[in-house]
Amino acid sequence: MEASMQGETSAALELHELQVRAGSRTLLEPTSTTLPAGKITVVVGGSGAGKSVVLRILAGLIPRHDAAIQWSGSITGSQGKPLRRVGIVFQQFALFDELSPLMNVQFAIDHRRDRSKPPEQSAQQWLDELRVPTRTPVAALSGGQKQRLAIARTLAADPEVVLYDEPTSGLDAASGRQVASLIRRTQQTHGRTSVVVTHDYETLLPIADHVLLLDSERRQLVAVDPSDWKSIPERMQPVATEPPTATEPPRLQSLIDISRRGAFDFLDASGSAIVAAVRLPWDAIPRLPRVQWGLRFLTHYLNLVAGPSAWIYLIMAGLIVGFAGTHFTFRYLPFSVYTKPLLIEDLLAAIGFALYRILVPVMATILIAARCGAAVAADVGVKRYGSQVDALQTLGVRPTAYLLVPIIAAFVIGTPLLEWVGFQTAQWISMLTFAINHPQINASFWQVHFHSQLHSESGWFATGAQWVLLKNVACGIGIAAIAYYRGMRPKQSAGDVSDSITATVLWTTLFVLLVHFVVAFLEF
Ligand SMILES: Nc1ncnc2c1ncn2[C@@H]1O[C@H](COP(=O)(O)OP(=O)(O)OP(=O)(O)O)[C@@H](O)[C@H]1O
Repeated sequence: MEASMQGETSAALELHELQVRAGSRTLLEPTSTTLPAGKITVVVGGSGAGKSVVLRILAGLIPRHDAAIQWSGSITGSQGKPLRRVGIVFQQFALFDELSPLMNVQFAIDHRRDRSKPPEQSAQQWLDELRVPTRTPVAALSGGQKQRLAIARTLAADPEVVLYDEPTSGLDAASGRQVASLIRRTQQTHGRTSVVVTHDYETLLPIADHVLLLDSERRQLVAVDPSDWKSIPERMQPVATEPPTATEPPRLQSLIDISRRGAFDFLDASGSAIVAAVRLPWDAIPRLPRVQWGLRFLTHYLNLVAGPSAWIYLIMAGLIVGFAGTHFTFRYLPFSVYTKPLLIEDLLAAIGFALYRILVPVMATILIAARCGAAVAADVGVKRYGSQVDALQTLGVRPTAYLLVPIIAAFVIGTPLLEWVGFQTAQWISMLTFAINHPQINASFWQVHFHSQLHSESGWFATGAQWVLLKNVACGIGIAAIAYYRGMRPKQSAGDVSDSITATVLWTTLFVLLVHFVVAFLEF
């Protein structure tokens, strides 16, 4: 009975001639081994032996021809059958901070391996079983509660295999033992094949059914018989770090080296921008696994792009440009006593045209590029650095579905909306400025002449409103794509996240200026 349940819910993990290299170093020579179904396998190894890399390969997070890590061979389920779902409990938990604990688990249930079958239990039952508070925000949970939530989320997605990445790291001995017995208990209750990758053998060997040692000398995964477990400490030698080759002390770098590196950085940035531009139409096809989750992510990004604080930016900017454009045009009109009666109608038309077609669109899109581009690059960068993007992938979701597509949609909706707010403010302050400076003239005079040229026909492409919309949408899509791809680049540190924000601000503002420059040639 137990065997048949395990046969349905879990699978063995079979490695066939798995070979792994990181740069010039071989971490694993071709190795074949089996991690038995429905059991706990503990994988131990010295620091730097390659445990985390192997774990990420098993989770399907490293493509075969990754730039930094290359691997060959194959990974299958029992008897060579393909694995459908490998779950992972990340060392840093990788929870979705913007969702409640209940929603984190519901997300996993809604994206479980086989949606034609009813879920094993409800989100509330998972949280009750693992003793996680339901309504406390994720950020306010304790470390232990976050880990239990991460386990609940992983199991709720119904994986055949569950990987645990250093589950006791940073814990004292007593808390480590509690985590070990939690892993044992959930494994017994749900019968999943479990793989625990750790250097904390003392705490985790007691729950192991099977032990593999990542032997850094032989570069093999070696099964260790229970009678030999006591020899594990001597066999877990830390790997000596290689001497640094990439970075030399700055004083040794010649000016030529620095400029060459700058040129490479520039080419790298522009090269990846071109790759991103080519991939964009494919990545942006809205293939949402669950529409309601797509809408939820859209709401999150709409709030980030066009929330109340963005309105304040655009209102302030509209006030400045609307006031300055109107007040100083009349103030510095030469011989105004004579010229103003002749020119006033045309001047109002010119002010309206300039604000509507050029000044507000340029100013609004630059502000949106800087503020909203940075906000989205930060959001995606943190998700990348905190492994939330990896978590999406192991839950069977392409990150483009719930990140790129909602981000583009948020910018396509948000950019024209914000620009409209900026223009409404600019025209209101223009009318007020004109009325205060010309109390003798009826307000409808400003109304008629300010709007007289806004929607004039211009050449082959429709009216002014459509040109404005075209610029807004083109800028919005470009800002969205740059912020997303910059945020998604691999991140090794918090510094990489901040670099991606800076690069996003630089590239999005440049892109926006380019769009206005190119469209101006067609428009006028
Ligand atoms: N993205 C990467 N690019 C290049 N080399 C990498 C990358 N990730 C890991 N490595 C290299 O692979 C080797 C193994 O790293 P890994 O993090 O898997 O070790 P580990 O066994 O998990 O060690 P620890 O227990 O100390 O975390 C290291 O030499 C590391 O420098």
